[in-house]
Amino acid sequence: MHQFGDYRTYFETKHLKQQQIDDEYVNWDRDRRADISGGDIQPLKPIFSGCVVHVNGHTNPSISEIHRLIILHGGKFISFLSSKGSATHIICDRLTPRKKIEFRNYKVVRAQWVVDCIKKDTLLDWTNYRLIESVEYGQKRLDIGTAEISNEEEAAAISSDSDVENGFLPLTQQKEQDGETNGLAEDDEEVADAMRQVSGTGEKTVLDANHPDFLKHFFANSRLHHLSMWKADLRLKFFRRILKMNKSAKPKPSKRVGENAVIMHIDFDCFFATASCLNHPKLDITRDPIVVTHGRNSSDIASCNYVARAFGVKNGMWVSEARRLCPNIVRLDYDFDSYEKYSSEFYNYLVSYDIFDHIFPVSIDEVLIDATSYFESMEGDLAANVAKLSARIREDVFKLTKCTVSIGASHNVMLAKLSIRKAKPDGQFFLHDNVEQFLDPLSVKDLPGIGHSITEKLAEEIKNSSTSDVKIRELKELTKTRLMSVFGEKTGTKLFEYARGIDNTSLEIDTTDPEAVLGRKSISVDVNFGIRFETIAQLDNFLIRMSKELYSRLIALGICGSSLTLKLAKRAEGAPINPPKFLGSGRCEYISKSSRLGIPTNDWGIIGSELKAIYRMSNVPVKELRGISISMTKLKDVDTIKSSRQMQLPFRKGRGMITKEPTVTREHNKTPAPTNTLTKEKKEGVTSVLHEQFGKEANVDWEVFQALPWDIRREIQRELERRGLMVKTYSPVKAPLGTKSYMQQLIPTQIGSAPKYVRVLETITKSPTKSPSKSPSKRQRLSPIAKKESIYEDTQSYDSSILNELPSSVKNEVIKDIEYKKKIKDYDMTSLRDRITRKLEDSKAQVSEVSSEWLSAQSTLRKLPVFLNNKVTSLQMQPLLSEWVEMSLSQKGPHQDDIAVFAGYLTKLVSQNLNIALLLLRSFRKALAYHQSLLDMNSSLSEQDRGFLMEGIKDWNNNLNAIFCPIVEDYCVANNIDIDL
Ligand SMILES: Nc1ccn([C@H]2C[C@H](O)[C@@H](COP(=O)(O)OP(=O)(O)OP(=O)(O)O)O2)c(=O)n1
Ligand SMILES: [Mg+2]
Ligand SMILES: [Mg+2]
Repeated sequence: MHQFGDYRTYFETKHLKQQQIDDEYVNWDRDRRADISGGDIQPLKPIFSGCVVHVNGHTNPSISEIHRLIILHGGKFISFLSSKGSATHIICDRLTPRKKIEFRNYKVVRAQWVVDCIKKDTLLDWTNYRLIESVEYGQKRLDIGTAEISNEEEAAAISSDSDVENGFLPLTQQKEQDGETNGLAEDDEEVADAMRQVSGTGEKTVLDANHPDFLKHFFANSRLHHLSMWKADLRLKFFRRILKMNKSAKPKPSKRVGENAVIMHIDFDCFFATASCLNHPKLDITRDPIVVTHGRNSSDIASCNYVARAFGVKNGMWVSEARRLCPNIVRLDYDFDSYEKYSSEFYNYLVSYDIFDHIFPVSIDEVLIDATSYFESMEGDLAANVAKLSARIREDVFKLTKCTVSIGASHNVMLAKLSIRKAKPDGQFFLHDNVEQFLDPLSVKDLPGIGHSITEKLAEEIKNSSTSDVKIRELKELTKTRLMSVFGEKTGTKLFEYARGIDNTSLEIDTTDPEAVLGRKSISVDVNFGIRFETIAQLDNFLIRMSKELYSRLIALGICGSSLTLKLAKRAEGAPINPPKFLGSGRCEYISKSSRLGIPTNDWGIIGSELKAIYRMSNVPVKELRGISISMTKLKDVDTIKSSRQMQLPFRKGRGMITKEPTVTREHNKTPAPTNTLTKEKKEGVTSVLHEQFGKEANVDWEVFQALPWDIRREIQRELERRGLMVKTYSPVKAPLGTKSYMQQLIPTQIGSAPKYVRVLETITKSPTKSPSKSPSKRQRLSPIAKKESIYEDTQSYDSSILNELPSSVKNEVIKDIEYKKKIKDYDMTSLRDRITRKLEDSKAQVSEVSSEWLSAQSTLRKLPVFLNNKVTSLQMQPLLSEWVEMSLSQKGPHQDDIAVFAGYLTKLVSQNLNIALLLLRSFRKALAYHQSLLDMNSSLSEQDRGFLMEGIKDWNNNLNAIFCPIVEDYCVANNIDIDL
């Protein structure tokens, strides 16, 4: 058993050894450069002097390259963080929740910092490259909380980024804009009504957030939830159809503006009211005053028909107010199924009407259409043609749905949106000449997207009063410069242009951008009712349930996100503990905090852990919570992520297989293509380059291929097939009986750092620049300075024929380099390593068994398979735990997905069976101690190898202490249980 003291001594010795190796390398490098330049060298500037650098995770450049750069420029490199403060900087490109907690007191900086410092030959301010934002480094934890709490403004900003853009405001937000501040609450009363359950005693009880079924009921009854889910859903379905259509159809003309353009805005008249009314044959939408609401009095009206509007009733008004204005008003219920049905029929009709340049779905009941080409191709009077098509569409939609739509048409989106107001209800209007006369008498607030705050500011600007209405005629008197100075560049320009009837909004959609496709920047789960917690464990449970809800929405939409925001509504100071609306949110303050996850995910385990971590920084007592909203931003399409991940494979080292095309073009210009030109293409559009390459033959030297051991050949063949590169001349490679795997003899320095076939593929890939007269580019590729590869990396990728062509001085230099690398690389193959390798291979097979629920975007070979199998009992888990630890050591510790899965598992387990949870944690400790002693006893391990494996153990210990133990501890604290972990 190893005490902590030993561990520490171990690290100290380790650091010293590392230091010696590094010093040796620096000296060697100096000598080498002196040799080349004939003795006269400029010493490298010690820009990193005083910096002690540690690298965590995959970085670009790689860890070993950073290591080299740092030590050559006067800094120190440490492989382990033995104690706090042992490193001055942590270089890290991806911040996982775990790392965020672990490194919160460090200067965590992106790898690019190192590169840029060297480029500029000076120590640049690290804060411009920081990864953990807005944390006061070096401060105590308490301060972090206050530093990160933002104000209500930020909270409002979050809620506004989803729906507002398309003019589809949830009613609550509309009211807030109208100056009615009712906080986060939406339809408290309605939801509460619906969630009142009859308990066994015959009494009505309301489900609160602690009930396991709370979310299910809450969302089943929330109108806003339906609306927002729906909108996302419909758009997605619709966009996917458009995408399909676009693939087969002729290219669509891009952006149309100006006189010739014809944009049509089509919108259902009082959509919900009309659709709901169709379920009631006795009612007539053109005769009876009708509203659609959820509750009775204090519910707002989702839609009212035009008969009701004649009495002064409006969408968004309270039912009680509507009843006062129109005592005979008829209240109807929502009928989401019908709405969805009519809406899809409407969309399908438009899509199948294959004449439009662009169709842009705005909301469930409206679209914008660019019909420019269609009208351009028509003979005769434009106005008559527009009128004809409009009438036709209205007639067809009515036949299909029995609902009326109105159509406004004009030369741009803004004018089309204004025109439809003239058309409603059940009409059409084409605004094409006399635009100025049309616009001048309108109020600025009539302009689409111009809200109260802008009009008020404008009134102050023009009339020095905040109440009077400003007409567009008056707006035109303000110069563009003045508008821009008052409203900022974007809004100022927009106002200036709108006043003159100009709008350059395009209806073209980037179908590969999920934000454009979804029409929103975030996917969120908001709960503003029933939030009452006593303990942190209850809240944790609820956060996990919310994460699962978010997860299911993300899955349904096929997207992932890499930024997470937790918004908390906290009972405002002085507000009653129980607001008038039972279990409502009452008057609240808002606190919101975002966190970057580093990579896109939809995994609820990761989301849940992150939310818990964010909450713990918020300083809001659980008892004060009245509303919780979680949202995911920086959205990405799962399919796009998957394909780009696969496609990036050949580019790992800028020496991929796809080198033919660029070379060909270059030859034309008589310039040899440097092998790393791919890096540029990677940035500019890997996907398209790769698409072109699919189906072509792989650029593989088949002679070398044939000489390879069978298992490598098989793997390469599979990989080529997977990439769609033809290998049909070769029958599938099979294992000869009784043959030992070559992989057991050849193991890359860092197992798991890159798929081994990538390495081997690179070795056998023909070099495109074999011409003998181009030695400078060869040198560039071979020299360890110019080459962006590490000193520890494989030497096999050198092509010996190129080596032989080099002038002897350069050749010697290269050979020296290779030998040095070999010296560092050569180590004994130990039995432990062998076992780990085999485990790694086995784990590949098991990955396919992992339930798809867990397959988040970043899932790799390193998925933890065993814990997901329900058949495994907790006691059987102990040896499996040990195995998991062992398996993950070769990857420097557990994969973050696995941690999230295990954390989720532990959270569940802890409330079901605390003893087993404790047993598991203790088994973890034992397993770690066991593996550490194995490492210590194994004298045949090379220092580098040992260091590598020790880093894995370290990572495990960190996870145990920072994530797993707190889950159990929190539960115990919340439940007053005394434990000793
Ligand atoms: N904040 C909102 C906005 C809209 N809706 C629903 C009810 C509407 O019937 C439907 C369409 O919204 P519209 O703004 O198009 O309103 P209507 O179709 O009801 O009326 P109009 O004839 O003015 O388009 O969406 C809602 O419930 N809450
Ligand atoms: Mg409508
Ligand atoms: Mg509408």
